[in-house]
Amino acid sequence: MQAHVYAIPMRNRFRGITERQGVLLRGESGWGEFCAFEDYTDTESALWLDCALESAEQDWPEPVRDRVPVNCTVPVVSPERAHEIVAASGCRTAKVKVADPGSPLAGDCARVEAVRDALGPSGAIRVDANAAWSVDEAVRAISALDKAAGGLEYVEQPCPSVPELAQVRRRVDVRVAADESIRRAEDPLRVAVAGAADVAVLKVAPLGGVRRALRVAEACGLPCVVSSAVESSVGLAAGLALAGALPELDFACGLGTLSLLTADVVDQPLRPVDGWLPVPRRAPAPSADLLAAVTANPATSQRWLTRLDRIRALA
Ligand SMILES: O=C(O)CCC(=O)C1=CC=C[C@@H](O)[C@@H]1C(=O)O
Ligand SMILES: [Mg+2]
Repeated sequence: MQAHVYAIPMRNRFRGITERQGVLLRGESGWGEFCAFEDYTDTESALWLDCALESAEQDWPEPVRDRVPVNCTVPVVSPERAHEIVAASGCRTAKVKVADPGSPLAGDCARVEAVRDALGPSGAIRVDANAAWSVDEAVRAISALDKAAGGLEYVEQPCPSVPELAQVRRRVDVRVAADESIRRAEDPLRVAVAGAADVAVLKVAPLGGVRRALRVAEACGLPCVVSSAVESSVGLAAGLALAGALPELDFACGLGTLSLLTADVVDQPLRPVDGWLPVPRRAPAPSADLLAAVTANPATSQRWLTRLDRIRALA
């Protein structure tokens, strides 16, 4: 199976990285993307590989819609930069990263206020704390951010565990979304987030592909949002296939993340238009010259291919 390792600089530091790396795989029926973050274990990363192989070797389930609404994603940037990102996105929903070690609550509130100013009163604002707070910190921060936002749509993973999400949910008037509690669970099919969260965030790669993620959606019994893992357009297509096949889709999806990357590998990048993205029937094929422009250096390529071989050997 053809494997191309890419390394694409990011516009801003996001999730602790400034360069997105991964492997594009060419299979029987097309292309897939394996790009498990490097803090994922080989066992967890095997699910990301399953997702890439599903994309490269099978058809995805039939979609029930041909386009999905997407939110724009605001990293830990200045209020001015946050305003620019949202105003340029054309999206009506914005997700703001908060609770980063380098960003005190006052800075998060200023960023959220700038996002509200850019969206206007009718837009939706959600925040993502990536499990950074204790229950008491979460209650205090969510109250401040809800005020700064003029109302939050939801807060994503305020605390690490499901019981803590449930405690926060009882003490705030903002919806709670579960993300890491689902995608890093021992068995995502058994995570009892109902009662602890109002929304389930699904990432197609860590959940093992479109078919398995659809089963997780059904098992968790909550409204779902599909969110990316900051893939190239090849991997984003799988997220869009999941969002396209969900029976219900009540919220904008976090699939507008190509703007976080300084380059892509396909001629028609999956960039939102007026806050919408199409549901593709298969992953777009990388173009040779764009792939050449982002090919990783030999050491990085070797590291990813060795990782891939280790994970394949687990199967
Ligand atoms: O949901 C979005 O708007 C974009 C994707 C996104 O926020 C994330 C992608 C990958 C890892 C995380 O840092 C983060 C998340 O937790 O949802
Ligand atoms: Mg999240």
